[in-house]
Parts: sequence; C-alpha cells; structure tokens
Amino acid sequence: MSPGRCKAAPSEKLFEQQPEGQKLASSKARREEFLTKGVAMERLQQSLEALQLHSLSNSAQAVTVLTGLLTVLLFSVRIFVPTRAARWLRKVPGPPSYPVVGNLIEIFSKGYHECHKEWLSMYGSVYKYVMGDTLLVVSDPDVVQQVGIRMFKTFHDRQMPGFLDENQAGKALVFSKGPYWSGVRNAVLPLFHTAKLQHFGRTMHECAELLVTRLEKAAANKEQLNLLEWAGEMTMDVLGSSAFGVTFNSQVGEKTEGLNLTKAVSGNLASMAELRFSTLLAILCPPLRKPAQWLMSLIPGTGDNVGKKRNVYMMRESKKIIQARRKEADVAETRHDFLSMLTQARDKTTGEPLSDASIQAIVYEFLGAGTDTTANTLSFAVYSLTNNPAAEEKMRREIRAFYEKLEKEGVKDTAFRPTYDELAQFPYVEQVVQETLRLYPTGAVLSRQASEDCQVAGIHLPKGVNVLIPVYAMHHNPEVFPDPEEFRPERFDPAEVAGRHPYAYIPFGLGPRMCLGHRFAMEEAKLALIRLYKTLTFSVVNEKILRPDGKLDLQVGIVLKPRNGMWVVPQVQR
Ligand code: HEM
Repeated sequence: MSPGRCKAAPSEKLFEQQPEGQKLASSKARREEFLTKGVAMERLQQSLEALQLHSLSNSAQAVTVLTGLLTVLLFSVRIFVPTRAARWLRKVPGPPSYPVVGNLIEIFSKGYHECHKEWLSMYGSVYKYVMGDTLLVVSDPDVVQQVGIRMFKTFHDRQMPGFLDENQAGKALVFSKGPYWSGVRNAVLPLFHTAKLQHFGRTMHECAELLVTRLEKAAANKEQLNLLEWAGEMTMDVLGSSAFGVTFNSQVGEKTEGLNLTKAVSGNLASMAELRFSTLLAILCPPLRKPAQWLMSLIPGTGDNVGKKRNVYMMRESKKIIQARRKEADVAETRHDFLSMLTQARDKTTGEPLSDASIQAIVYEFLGAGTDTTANTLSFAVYSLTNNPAAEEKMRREIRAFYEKLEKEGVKDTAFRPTYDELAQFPYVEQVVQETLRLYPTGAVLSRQASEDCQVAGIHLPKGVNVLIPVYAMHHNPEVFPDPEEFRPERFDPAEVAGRHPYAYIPFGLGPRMCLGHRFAMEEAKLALIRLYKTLTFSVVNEKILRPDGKLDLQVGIVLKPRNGMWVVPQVQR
C-alpha cells in the first residue's frame, strides 16, 4: 500500500476484533452454508424476474445484444484487473466475495441492513465488502466523526448512485459536489430557520388533522389499512404544499394543481426502489450505466422509459410555477413556500440567483428526501408503540396533560396547538421518535467519497474510494445499546445520552452534510404523533407485516422501510 498524503490518527487496534484462524473458519462455513442452501440464488432469481425485459422491440434487441457483449468484455476486465480500491484494501477483513457480483447475492438474500449488522459483529468496526467496487465500512464512533467532520475537506462528497440522472440530481444537494454544493447549501439553509419552521407547522397540523379524520372514519368501519400509504399521502401533502405553495390534497384525491405532480413524484420515488436492468448494470459495471439507461428508455413500458416521461412532465410543470413566481417577485417575499423562497435565494459566494434548473432539482429532491423518510418513521413509531403499551400510555399522558392545561387556561381554538415552540413541552414524544429512528433509521447507510489519497483508522485509502457508515448496524450494536431490539424511549433520557459517544447515534447523519431537513422532519413526526394519539390507538395486522420468525419484515431500497407496508386497524379512544 502506498503511503497517504492526508493525515489522521491511526487506530490499528480496530483490527484486533477476531483471531485470523477463527475468521477464516467462520467465513468458510458461511460460504458453504450459503452455497448449499441455495436460498441466495433463489432470491436473486426472483429479483431478476422483476427486471423489465419483456417489451423489447426488434431494433432494441440488436442493441441489447451489443450491450450484452460489451458487458461481458467489461466484466472480464473487472475480474482480471482489480480496481485501485481492491488493491489498496486487500488486507482489510471482510466477507468473502464472488467475481463480478461481489457480495450482491448475500445482500439480496439477507437484506443490506442485516448484512452490515452481521459483518460488524464478525469483522469488527472496520471491514470491506464488494458491490461494483471494493468499499470500506467504518462504524467506530471516533472514526465516524473523523470521516464525517474532522476530515470533511477530504470526505466532502458522496458518490452519485449510477441509476440517478446526473443532470438533475447533480444540481440539487444530496449528490452535488464541491463548491456548487456549498453554494446551494448556504443559499437553502434559511428555508429551515425557526421562523419558517413555525410557519410550516400550520400546514403540518392541517395535513395531520385530515389524516386523523380519515382514520376515525376507518375506525368506525373497523377497516384494515396500510398506514404507510396513508402517512405517505400526508407527508407528500405537507411537503408538496410547503414546496409549491399550492394545495396538494393527495389525501382526499381531489383534482388539484398539485395532485398530478404528487403522482409523478411518488411514481418516480417508487420506481427508484425497483431493481431495473440498468440499475443492476450501474451497480456492477458503472461504465455501462449510461448506454443501458438510454437503451431502456427507448423501450415503451420499461421503468427507464416511464421514469423519463414522468421527469419531462415534472420539469415542464414546475418550470411554469417557477416562472410565475419570478414574475410576482415582490409578492414572493411574503409567500412562505420553498419555491418562492428559492427564487429569492442568492449563492453566498457569487451573489447570483439560483437557476431555474437548480430550483427544480432542489424542490424535487426535497419531495424525494422528505416524504418517504418521515412516513416510514411514523409507521415504525406506531408499530413500536402498539407493541409497547407502557410507552404508548406514558406518551398519551403527556399529550393529555398538554391539552388539559390549555382547557384550564380557557383556550378554545386548539387547531394549531402545540405550536413549534410548545413542542418543547413533549420530551417523551421526542424520545419516542428518537428511539424509533434508532431501531429503524430510514437512512440505513451513509456514504462519503475520498477526494484524495488519505489515511483512516490506520488504513491507506486511494482517491475515489467510497467509505460507508452503517447507521443501522451501529444503532443495533449491543455494546452501545444493550438489548438493542427492545424499544425503550428512556434510552434518550439526558443522563443516558450523556453516557454515550455523540456519534454513536446518527439517524440524520453528521457534519456539514447532515440532513438539511432534520428539524422539519422532527417537527412533522412529533406533531403527527401528538395528533394521532390524542384520539386514536392502533392494533397491527401481524400476519401481513411479520416474517415467519415473528420479526418485522424490513427492506432497504432507497430508504429502510417495512417491506409489506404497515397494516393496522385504528380505534378511537376518547
Ligand atoms: C425522518 C426523516 C428523515 C431522515 C431519517 C433523514 C435522513 C437523512 C440522512 C441520513 C441524510 C444523509 C446525511 C449524511 O450523509 O450525513 C440526509 C440527507 C439529506 N436530507 Fe434528510 N432525512 C429526513 C427528512 C428530510 C426532509 C424532511 C428533508 C427536506 C425537506 C430532507 C432533506 C435532506 C437533504 C437535502 C439531504 C442532503 C444534505 C446534503 O448533502 O447537504 N430530509 N437525510
């Protein structure tokens, strides 16, 4: 290994987790178990069947054959010429991998989050695995802090997943890079200041109230429903209204200006989690991603084709809204939606306004990053509370006490209460959300890419290597969180928090690239829980959501979610 240029404290003891002989024996046993059971292959086959290859036209077939040949050629190069990351990381421990597919089969069969949990316990807090290229994983909170904060200059960016459109995603925040990212992040930060959050609180109350009304009706009919879908419609309404300043009303299915946009956005989000032919190629052989995407987008009915059409529609419609907002620039200052605020925003370094293309990309990214994440968190919270009646009762007492106090004070109109500031009177609701995000962090794995050769945890890393932080596995580490599968909101009592490393719990990430919407998300999740549990309680339909071993069936696509939704029966409790 070549010596690195940037310096950081080495911590070789991270490698002392397991004696070498034991490690080899256990990995051999695992490989045999894997091959004999054949479960992995069966799962991979199912996934491949989901690929959209059925509607190939003749001309496209010819191009497909050529792409196939090129794939074989590039894969052969991959097998015989190891990448720089593979060479530099060859001494780092990790699960055994196979040519071309790397560890993909294991990831498909067990789930990405479970693999990291298992690998962390087997190989310690620094290990590698192969998915397309060789990736380094670090989970020691000191090293996490080093990568996310102290070495931010080196680990400034994330690699964009191959299946995303660079022209669009590269103009927003999550996957933009370098000075462009810092310019946009600084311009966008004021959207999440306390004064704005206070304003968005009213929209959040309205949308949560609508959800409660729908659930009360369902309760009267003893209806079984998928809360994940219903909560998703609510979070889409909240973010859609906050972003565009138009009523989305996807919860009531009204034909509003925003409804078609909602459908297009949620369609695109859902399709991102699909395993497409072009996605698989993007993971296994990134150079083939663009031709494969282009090819598949020509074939009617494929995910790439439908996604492209949705994108064209979304871009056209949002451009119209932006242009209208620019015309009413003086009014825009008094409007509180993201679009209006973004048309006013200036890049801090250049003083230039953001381009229409950047504004479109940012708004769509907010819709993508801020809807499923919060809806999943709410569903996981309801599931956890239903299975922990003592915690549910404690939270309900806190909610009841707040409204009783308002009543005593003679407050008649409680439609928008609690306000943003009054949320501080709900410490237990806050702990419930925190514990939910510990058990089920929707952003299950974080990533950073090295912009130069460097050294982390005593390992020399080449420029371009991806370093991952396995949040789910860290949050389930029994050494940090005893009985990690237990839902215990009291873990977030200030005294217990003080006893833990500040970077052992990172549901919103860390450092300058931490989640931009974390305060917005916490406000929305807490307000929604308060409004739901003010009048409702739930039972879960276990047979629809649990695995045969009795655990909640989870899936990691773009985010961690309950694989089959969150089926519940609501009941009114006055
Ligand atoms: C429970 C809800 C949410 C969770 C768990 C969550 C989690 C995350 C995580 C883990 C990251 C990566 C951080 C890192 O790499 O250090 C992230 C990034 C981001 N999130 Fe969230 N998020 C949530 C809601 C939201 C909302 C509501 C918005 C916007 C309105 C949002 C916008 C973003 C953006 C723009 C980034 C990229 C930040 C950057 O790179 O500068 N998120 N989020």
